[in-house]
Amino acid sequence: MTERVDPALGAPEAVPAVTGSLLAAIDGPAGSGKSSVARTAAERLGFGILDTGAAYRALAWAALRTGIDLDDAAAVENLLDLWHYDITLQGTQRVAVRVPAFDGLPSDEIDVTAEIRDHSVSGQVSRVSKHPAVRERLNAMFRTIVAESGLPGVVIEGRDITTVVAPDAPVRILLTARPEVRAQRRAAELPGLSPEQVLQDLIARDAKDALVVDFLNPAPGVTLVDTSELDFEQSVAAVTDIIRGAQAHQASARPEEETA
Ligand SMILES: Nc1ncnc2c1ncn2[C@@H]1O[C@H](COP(=O)(O)OP(=O)(O)O)[C@@H](O)[C@H]1O
Ligand SMILES: Nc1ccn([C@@H]2O[C@H](COP(=O)(O)OP(=O)(O)O)[C@@H](O)[C@H]2O)c(=O)n1
Repeated sequence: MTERVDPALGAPEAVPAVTGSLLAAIDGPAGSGKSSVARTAAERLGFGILDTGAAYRALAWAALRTGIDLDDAAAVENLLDLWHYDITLQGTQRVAVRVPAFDGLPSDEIDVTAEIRDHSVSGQVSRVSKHPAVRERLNAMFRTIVAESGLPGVVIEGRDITTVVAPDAPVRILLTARPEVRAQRRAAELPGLSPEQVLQDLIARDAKDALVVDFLNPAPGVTLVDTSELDFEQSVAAVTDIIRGAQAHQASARPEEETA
């Protein structure tokens, strides 16, 4: 399912209520398994998955492509007024953006699914995600995507989902692992880079991101899942079990609510 969202729309208070749908919020540092573990858990539960980092990455990609200064909050906000963003919530992930026409190039929609994972984007994305006004705009967009998904449940993953985007979600998980473990896993995906280089990049990005939001310590009520000693399947099972527990709780609470 593909959602086209105009980030200019959808202030939090304008977002329709998500009824009968379960929201599972997952945060964590780079390489902790948010995308892969959360995606597999969502698939097994028949839920959608919203990868919020993809929007920050796509925004950085669009800013680099149009040549604006990523450190200039007003310029990045202006880009948000003009771009269109698409992301799939189910099936193979597809991320696409349409940026304004510039330098004689047309404003076609461009599939950026692979490009936004590139080292060149990863190294720049913190420059757009540091702007509070940009975060507010993207957060409103995330809430709208979830509210309009029409799915029985959505897993939404990022850095500030458990604390800012969906602090009232019935499931809130902080997924983590030791930096060396995370770097090892990430390095296996990036054959061109050594684990040492990946560890350095990962620590540098976490440090920049942590200036804006705390995704290393669980907020009150958030369940910590440390996957350092867990394999992939065990990590998925840990997350799936927590969500199934909340589903069962929600189902048992519903008849009471209806008769209240
Ligand atoms: N518990 C685990 N055991 C082994 N590999 C894992 C585990 N969790 C994640 N991975 C692998 O680590 C890599 C990074 O995970 P990813 O989901 O991209 O992290 P994030 O989205 O948090 O940056 C992926 O290749 C993923 O398959
Ligand atoms: N909710 C979020 C998600 C991502 N981000 C930013 O987006 C970048 C990319 O996020 P990501 O989740 O794709 O990164 P990985 O953890 O997958 O490497 C992060 O380094 C943050 O700068 C954020 O600020 N808030």
